[in-house]
Parts: sequence; C-alpha cells; structure tokens
Amino acid sequence: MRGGIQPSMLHTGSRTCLDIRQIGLTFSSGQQSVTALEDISLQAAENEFAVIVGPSGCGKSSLLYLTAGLIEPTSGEIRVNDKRIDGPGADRGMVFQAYTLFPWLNVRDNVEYGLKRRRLPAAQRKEIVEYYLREVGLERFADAWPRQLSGGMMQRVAIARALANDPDILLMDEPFGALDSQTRLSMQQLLLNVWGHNSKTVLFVTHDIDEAILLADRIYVMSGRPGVISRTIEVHLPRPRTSEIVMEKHFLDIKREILGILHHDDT
Ligand SMILES: Nc1ncnc2c1ncn2[C@@H]1O[C@H](COP(=O)(O)OP(=O)(O)OP(=O)(O)O)[C@@H](O)[C@H]1O
Repeated sequence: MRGGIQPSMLHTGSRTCLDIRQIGLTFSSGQQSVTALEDISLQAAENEFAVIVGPSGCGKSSLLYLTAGLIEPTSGEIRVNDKRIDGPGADRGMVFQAYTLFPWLNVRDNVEYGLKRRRLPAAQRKEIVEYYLREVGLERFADAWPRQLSGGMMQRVAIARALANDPDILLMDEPFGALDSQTRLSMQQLLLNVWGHNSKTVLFVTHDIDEAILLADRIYVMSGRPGVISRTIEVHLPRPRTSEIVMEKHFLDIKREILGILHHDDT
C-alpha cells in the first residue's frame, strides 16, 4: 500500500499474515541426512517486523527459503494470509545478502521487472517505479547500471524492486551482511523509513543482535542444531527509532537477554 501511513501512526494489525506451523526440515543425500530445523512455529501479524536472530548454521536461511517456497519442509506447513505455501509466489518478496540485480538491466528496469511480468499498464508501472526509487533515494540513478552502484545502492534497488511488486510479506536474508558498518547503519535507517511509509509484514534474518533489536517488533532467537526457537522477545521501544536507541535501558536489557541465550547454547 503506497503512500499514507507515517511512522508515528504505525500499528501492527491483529490479523496473522505469516503462520509457520511445526516445521521440520531434514536434508537427505544418499545415506546421510542433516536435520536443519525441528518443530519450528512462529507467527507474524500483518505489518509486523519480525526478526530471526541466531548463530551460524542454526537454520535461519533455511526457514526463510521455506517461507519463500524455494525448498519444501519435511513436516509442518507455512501459510501466508491463510494460503498454504507450495512454491514461490509474487505474494512473497525476497532480498538476499548477495547482490541479485539483473546486470543487463538498468536500475529502472530492475525495479520494473516484476511489474512487466504482471502486465501492468505502462503508466502505472512508471508511477510505481518512480515512487519506490524516490523511497530509496535513487531517483537520480534510474538509468545507472548495477555495475556502477555501490553495495548499499544495489541493496536499495533490491528493496525497491521487492516492494514494487506489493508482496504480502517481505523476506530479507542478511540483506546488509556484506556492507561496511557505516553503510549498514544508514541502510537500517532507510529500511525503517521505507517500512514506516509502506506498511508491510517483514521477516528479517540477521546475525547482528543490535540490528535485530533496532528493527524488530518481535525477535525469534534460534539455536541449533537442529534449529529450534529458544525464545520469543517482544521489543517495545517506541518508533521511529534511531541508532541512539542502543543506549536505552530496554535495548540493553534485550541485548543482555539474547547474549545470555546464545552464550548458554555455546557452552
Ligand atoms: N542443501 C543442504 N544440504 C544439506 N545440508 C544443508 C543444506 N542447506 C543447509 N544445510 C545445513 O542446514 C543447517 C542450517 O543451514 P542454514 O544455512 O539455514 O543456517 P543459517 O543459520 O542461515 O546459517 P548462516 O547464518 O551461516 O547463513 C546447517 O547445518 C547447514 O549445513
């Protein structure tokens, strides 16, 4: 939904958008099998910013790929707006850590790609592309090629491209993991601003505890292996949030709690 909701007016809807029910995932090849996920259940309400945090190998990406419909669970089911996932679909937009722009398309055409596939009229496509390029601050780079962009700019295009398709949920797998720390901080602010203007359910995966607390309404702390959800933490810090939030007591309390869980799992 474009335009309209200001950050201060944001509210999380009461309707469940994402419903992950008792998911298990075992990878098998020949005699060998790896159980990556065991009995994972989580929900995200409409417009909620849900974050999964956990150590390397606990199954965070696998959970996101299952939700994207790129792999199938061994047990359980995933529903988005009450529709069971049985493959990829336009109702789920993805932003990965690796830069995934089409190198043969300029910025405008990358953002327009899904809209053309959906056969939207040209005037509507133009309006949507211009809106999202403005949202991510790249209106002056519409004609640039991916190879001319920095990592942060490429991720801004990827966010614009995903949102332009108006998915029910945005799935983000360590989208800022390859960026330097300064760019990462500015991308977090950009994402919060864009999310504030365009109410959207988000499922975001990160290793970074500060990033998780800054962004989230709710944090699912995972541990492995096999991956399970160890704790669900609600973040009640007011929005809009800035990087100064890291000094607040509630922030530090949550950070201590998460570090405690992860440290406990290590020992
Ligand atoms: N295709 C596969 N075949 C076999 N095992 C796999 C496959 N993909 C993932 N795994 C295993 O499943 C487990 C979970 O992997 P996953 O990549 O989901 O974890 P992660 O928490 O996202 O890790 P990271 O933070 O390092 O990206 C790991 O033990 C991994 O080795």
